Amino acid sequence: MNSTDDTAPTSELRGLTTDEAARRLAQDGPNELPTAKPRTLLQQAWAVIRQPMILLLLVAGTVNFALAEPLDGAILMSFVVVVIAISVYQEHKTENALAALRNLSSPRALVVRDGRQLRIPGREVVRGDVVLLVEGDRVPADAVLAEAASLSADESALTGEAVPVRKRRVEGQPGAATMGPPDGDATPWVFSGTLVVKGRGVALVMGTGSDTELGRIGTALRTIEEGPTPLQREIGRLVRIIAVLGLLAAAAVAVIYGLTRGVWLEGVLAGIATAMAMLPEEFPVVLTVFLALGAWRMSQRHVLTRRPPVVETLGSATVVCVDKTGTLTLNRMTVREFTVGGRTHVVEPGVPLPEEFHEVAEYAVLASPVDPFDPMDTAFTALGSRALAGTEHLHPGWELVREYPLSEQLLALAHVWRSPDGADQVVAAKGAPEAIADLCHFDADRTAALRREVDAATSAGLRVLGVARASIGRAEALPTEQHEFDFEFVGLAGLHDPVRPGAAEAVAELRRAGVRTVMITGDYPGTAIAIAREIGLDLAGGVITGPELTELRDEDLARRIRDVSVFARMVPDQKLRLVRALQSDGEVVGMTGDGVNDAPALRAADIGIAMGARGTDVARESAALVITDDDVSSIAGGIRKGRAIFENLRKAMAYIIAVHVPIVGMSLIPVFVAEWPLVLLPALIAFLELIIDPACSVVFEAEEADPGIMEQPPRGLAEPMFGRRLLAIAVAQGVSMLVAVLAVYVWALLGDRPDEAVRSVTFATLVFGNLALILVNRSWRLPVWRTFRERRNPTLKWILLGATALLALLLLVPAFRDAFGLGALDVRDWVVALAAGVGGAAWFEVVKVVSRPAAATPRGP
Ligand SMILES: Nc1ncnc2c1ncn2[C@@H]1O[C@H](COP(=O)(O)OP(=O)(O)OP(=O)(O)O)[C@@H](O)[C@H]1O
Repeated sequence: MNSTDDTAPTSELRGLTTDEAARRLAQDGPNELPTAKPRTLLQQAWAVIRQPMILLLLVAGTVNFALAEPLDGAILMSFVVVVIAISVYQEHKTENALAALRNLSSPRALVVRDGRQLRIPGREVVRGDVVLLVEGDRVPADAVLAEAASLSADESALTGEAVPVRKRRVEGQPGAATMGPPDGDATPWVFSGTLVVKGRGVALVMGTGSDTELGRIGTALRTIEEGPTPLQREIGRLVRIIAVLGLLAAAAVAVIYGLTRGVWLEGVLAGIATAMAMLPEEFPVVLTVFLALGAWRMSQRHVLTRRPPVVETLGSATVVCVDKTGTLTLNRMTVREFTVGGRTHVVEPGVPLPEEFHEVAEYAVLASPVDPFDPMDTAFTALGSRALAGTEHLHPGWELVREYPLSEQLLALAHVWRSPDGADQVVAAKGAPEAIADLCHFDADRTAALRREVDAATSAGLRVLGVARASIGRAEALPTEQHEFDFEFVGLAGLHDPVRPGAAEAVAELRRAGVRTVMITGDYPGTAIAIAREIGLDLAGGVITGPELTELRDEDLARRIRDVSVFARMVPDQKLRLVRALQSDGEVVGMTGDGVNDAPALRAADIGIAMGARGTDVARESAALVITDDDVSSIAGGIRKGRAIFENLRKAMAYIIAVHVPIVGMSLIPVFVAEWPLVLLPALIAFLELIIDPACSVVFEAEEADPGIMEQPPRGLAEPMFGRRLLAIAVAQGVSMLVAVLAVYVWALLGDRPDEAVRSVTFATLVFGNLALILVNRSWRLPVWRTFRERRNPTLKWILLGATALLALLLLVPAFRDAFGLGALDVRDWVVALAAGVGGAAWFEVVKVVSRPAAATPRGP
């Protein structure tokens, strides 16, 4: 903070110590507003009890009591308890994952602790903290401004007034100041939840959490938007259709049973069993759990999802537009070379800077802040203190009188300095070479010569800046614009910014996945091309620069944008136009951004991606994704994970459909033949429906991504989750399983076994078939034996063991057998059940092998 337009040095603002901050945090509590109270256990349980499945269980239990079957009634009622426990646990897990995400994506604050700048979560800010505010920040707490440079804030969150208000620094000691109300122009207070739209400042925190204006109003800012996603809508529709069919079938079963066998209460029970078998309550549960856990898994890999639907959209991305600096490169600049008067000096460690290059280094340093933040400025000050040490070219005693900031119209900035003894004030400017040439009023020849020098330097990927100087009398008034100084060209500086390790691989991986990477940069075209070449971007279509884009008509842009992958000298406002042009060409666009001006493009993109490490709060709030390490590889990783989550969801859904067919079949078919015993009494259905298959669905959540997942083209945005192929395979698997189970049932009937034994062996076949369906559906490409060898899935063995153990418990312990209406099995029965269960699914293994070559292309799990 060196500008003096309305600031004063405040060396006393050294911030709190870490210990003191921790003490205050413990005393005052975290800096957040009390959000809606979490639901109590009772409320959660009540929400579960109202679900149709539980109502069915309760009715079935009551009917059993009416039939004087208290044991059956008690079993059904105990299922209610089990289901509530499972649901509450699942909700808890989902909530935790979402809360962790909210916490990670909440605004950060830059504070001074122990005399050093530190970025911390907004909720850890305490009273007495010194906060640094820059354009794009959300103010983390109510605070008094100790410094303010052209600062204005949007306080509409508090006042409803959309016009930003100016801010000034407080008179006297900030520590002695008190807060005032959030209205009026040029006040020295900033308020929690408001937005810095311009300038920067240093503020002393006066109040946090509910002790802020925002807290008093009591409105928490929304951080994560919610609403049904396209997938939720699709599944909701499916669930409604199946539910209606289920209820019709249930009514039909009850009536037919009652008419054919004359026992109406039993008929009601059979109807309830059918309804329970058909109610598709797992679909929404699986969807919620998969998306929430998926978002949490992505956060482990530096990808935060701020909006749940984005997990679905990710797999459909066809173009990602990324910023060059910091995303494709490391944003770690070092000065590589200087060019003065046609001669170039390559800067090397240990080699002294020749005298003739001292001036360009001197002015580059003077055109950088004393405490630089920008990596470019840091590179110059670092070089200056090394190469100019001991010369008369460093000026620690000079006073900075005025800063002229960089703007979209002029990519150059200037600093005006006053020395204690000098007669004139010194002006130093640096910026884009064209801008500096403009400031120095170059004619066409000199501009062309400069361009040649710049081209030579940028061809190696260097970022090239021009440096200029001017002077102005001490008594003269400073002009309002940089143009009015009489600038003289000093030289060029070339900065090196290494390409991120892994950037080229990420671009290649995206290309294989059918996703084109487009580079957008504010840098010079030459630099952009060199970096594009290094990371393997497609250069066949050439480069479009910002000024060219302004001239281009929409139709021409739409045509050229298909092959142009490098956009140079772009200003943030132009990103929106690119997003629109790509979208009108049918692309699904991911767009990165970090600044305030990027917000509209981030919102317009199908996937707005904010850069978490250097991005502003505004960018983060406008984005659907936040990449916490700013790395392009994480974007590729996010797309890979998004696809994997979608594939796993499909596998889980296919499995759920498949497994319901035999359950529904076995609860229906015996009803039609009066002599046949019912197999799936309500308690057994509850056992299968409520414990086994939800647990099994979880296996798919933990399934690893298919290695070929990034070799396939993006999934169309409109492509439904339940495509025809998925439905066909799922139904075919279900029907074949039903045939196997039915075969065992008929075999047992023909053997003149007691009803209980028939039920047992049929039920065992169903459970084994269920497990077989999980195994074959883990991959629609790899045979089962390879999935075991090539995939790790920690939950799988617990499910296999758990389901088998439960089955053994039911069938081997006489008390359980009696309770569930089951009979004893001999070894032959077990073998038959196992063989039929496995056999009912095994054909799909053959399909995998036979359709091998074709299986590389279709987009099934
Ligand atoms: N601190 C600075 N000093 C001098 N010139 C600057 C400074 N910052 C930016 N510029 C000039 O403005 C140009 C555009 O900068 P801008 O910040 O838009 O690009 P960037 O965001 O750094 O790069 P990218 O768009 O690749 O992420 C730079 O190429 C440079 O010429």
